[in-house]
Amino acid sequence: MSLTLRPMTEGDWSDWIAVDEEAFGAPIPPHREERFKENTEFERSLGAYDGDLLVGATAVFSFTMTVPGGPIPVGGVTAVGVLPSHRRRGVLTALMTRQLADLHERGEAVAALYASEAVIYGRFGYGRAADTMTFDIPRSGGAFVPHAPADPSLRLRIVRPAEAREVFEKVFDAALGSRPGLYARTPARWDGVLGDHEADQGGAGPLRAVVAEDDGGPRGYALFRIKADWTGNNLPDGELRLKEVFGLDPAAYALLWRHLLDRDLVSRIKAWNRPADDPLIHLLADARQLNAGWLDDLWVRVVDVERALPARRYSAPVDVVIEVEDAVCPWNARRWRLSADVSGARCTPVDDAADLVLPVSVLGAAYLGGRPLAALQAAGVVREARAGAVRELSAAMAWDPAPCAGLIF
Ligand SMILES: CC(=O)SCCNC(=O)CCNC(=O)[C@H](O)C(C)(C)COP(=O)(O)OP(=O)(O)OC[C@H]1O[C@@H](n2cnc3c(N)ncnc32)[C@H](O)[C@@H]1OP(=O)(O)O
Repeated sequence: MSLTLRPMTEGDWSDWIAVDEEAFGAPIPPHREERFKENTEFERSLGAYDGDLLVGATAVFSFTMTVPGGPIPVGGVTAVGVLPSHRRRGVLTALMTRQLADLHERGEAVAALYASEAVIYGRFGYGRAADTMTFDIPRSGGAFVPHAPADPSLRLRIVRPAEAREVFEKVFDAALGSRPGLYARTPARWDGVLGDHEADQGGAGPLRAVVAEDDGGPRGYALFRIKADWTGNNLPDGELRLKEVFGLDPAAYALLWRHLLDRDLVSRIKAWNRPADDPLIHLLADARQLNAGWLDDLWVRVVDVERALPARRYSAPVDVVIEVEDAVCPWNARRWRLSADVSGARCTPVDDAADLVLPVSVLGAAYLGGRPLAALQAAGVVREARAGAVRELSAAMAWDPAPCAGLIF
């Protein structure tokens, strides 16, 4: 097989969809296909052709994503698929290698993705940068700690999601800079968040929304669905499925969760994509009731070490020489001196002796501030050449709050 790689055009759309449907083994409902097309930047897509046949594809969304210290441009890698007839013959490897070179040439220092399977992307230098929790809370377990915040000026308002979009946008935009991993939403992306076709509902009825506000305006919102049900004994057995909740302050956040945990006729509250440090963990009187599960959220690839490391802020001063191993992006594979304090950072190529040695995937894992390098050292993935260097870099790269994109792209 001899492969040719090129960006796809609108004319390739039906072939692209056919490859993705075959690769994922599932039809893409027409309204999702339309949304995907609206979000697609064709010039940032990449198709792999065996002769005239499209056998693999991927694309990049141009995101503005929050990293420690503020927003930066990030390439959001998506829609990776290889025809089952052509799998395990290097098609993905060719696509990833070319895509990373394109990102580098474009000057985008960082890429991020959601992985369908966690084993796929480490070999291409992506590191598991953010974790996400799933919660499955019985309504009976929703009691709060006695000192949970309450603000009498706050009130709740039930709204129709389609009519309150501006409210959600206002709250989301105010929350955007607060958590690494969150990315700015275009109108087309909001269409997706608020999409309410039957296929979006998953059998759980229409999207519902509640806003927390005071006389000054909105301070938070929650989007969710309720799958109403009854037991054989005619007892209420509904399930509330949370899509997202944002509170701009602790009292608004607590009030929204009080509402979610206390809807009549609901016996369980299920939430996905929650950050690993979700304040709910500390609001519940009995956090065992979360029945929490732990998954990978964003995978991050440092495409260009020299640009990426100074693009974020650091929690503590650090001055270390890092030897980066990177077989896929050879421009990164060398020693770099990172000198940073809380006001800014510099990263310069050096020939000095290394203080620590790590694969580029580790830099990606630590980039958003949620993966302690010290833990990766304990796992044997980071090698320390100067005593204390890992602890210094680990403390500098750590960031609060924990990263989480929360919305799969
Ligand atoms: C960001 C996103 O879009 S996530 C979505 C990813 N896509 C999917 O999950 C759709 C279904 N799967 C597929 O389309 C394909 O199997 C892909 C894209 C995952 C892999 O494509 P391939 O062309 O088969 O990958 P390629 O042949 O380049 O494999 C490279 C290496 O990765 C390994 N690999 C690739 N996919 C997997 C996997 N799912 N599980 C385990 N190993 C894998 C291969 O074994 C190979 O290892 P080797 O170098 O030791 O031989």
